[in-house]
Amino acid sequence: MNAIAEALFVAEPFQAAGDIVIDCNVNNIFYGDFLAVRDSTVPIEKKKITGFIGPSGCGKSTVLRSLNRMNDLISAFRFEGSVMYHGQDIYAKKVDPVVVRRYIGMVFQQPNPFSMSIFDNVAFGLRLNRFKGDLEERVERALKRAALWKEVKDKLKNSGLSLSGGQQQRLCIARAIATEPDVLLMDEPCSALDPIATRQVEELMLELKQNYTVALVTHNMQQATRVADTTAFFSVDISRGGRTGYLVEMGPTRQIFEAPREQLTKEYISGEFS
Ligand SMILES: Nc1ncnc2c1ncn2[C@@H]1O[C@H](COP(=O)(O)OP(=O)(O)OP(=O)(O)O)[C@@H](O)[C@H]1O
Repeated sequence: MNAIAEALFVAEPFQAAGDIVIDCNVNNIFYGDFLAVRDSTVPIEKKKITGFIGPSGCGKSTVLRSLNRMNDLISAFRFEGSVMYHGQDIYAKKVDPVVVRRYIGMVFQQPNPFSMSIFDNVAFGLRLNRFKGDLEERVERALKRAALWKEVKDKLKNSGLSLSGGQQQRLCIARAIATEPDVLLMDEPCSALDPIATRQVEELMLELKQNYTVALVTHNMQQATRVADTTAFFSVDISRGGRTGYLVEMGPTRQIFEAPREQLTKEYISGEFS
């Protein structure tokens, strides 16, 4: 770590090799008076999977949800910094967060299909956006991309809630990609799934990155090594009397796991793996 970074107790900036789709610069993120995350620069590279790892409460979900203004729905939330999406700050006054979420979609921890048919679940966002094209074709394409088509093509009128947990999560992924977003934010998408469904969703993520840019929060270190191209490791700073998350280091996943630069990363990774 260089002297300035060390003095400020912030990570050295990660120099991504490829195109950056979202350039996230957090100065501070507050919930009311509570400083949840500080000083974290997290570039999200095009058509790659960027994994966010770190101990509970280090702000992984907070940073992820800041990337499409999902946290705006929390009144006490305050973001200081910038999130540049293709060069446009999504926190600029004139930007409509609903439009941001049209391009930067989200998949949550718990599969949350709507109480409606499988078809209508996938068509939901398209109808909301007054899509004028061939709805059936788009629903089929989304279900195929979500690796669910073969399992549901003969029961599209059945309720989305009738599917298994793993199928429900793939349905939610189909719903998220039906409107053809550019980026998918995934907040522990496998934590409610069994190992077989988890592997299916992981394989799906690897396929999705051919068309989408993905940012993934995961508690599962092995999952990060299996799917993430780049990994951002966050920790909690208790040195100033609070519990504030910050980025410790970010780099190619292999380097983070096999040759971390920071002692904290080393300790976390070896603790998790040993
Ligand atoms: N809506 C909220 N209101 C107040 N504080 C919050 C809110 N959401 C999160 N926090 C706090 O912000 C900090 C970061 O939380 P966050 O959920 O982002 O961490 P995380 O690293 O994703 O944790 P976990 O791995 O346990 O899900 C925590 O101290 C948490 O208690």
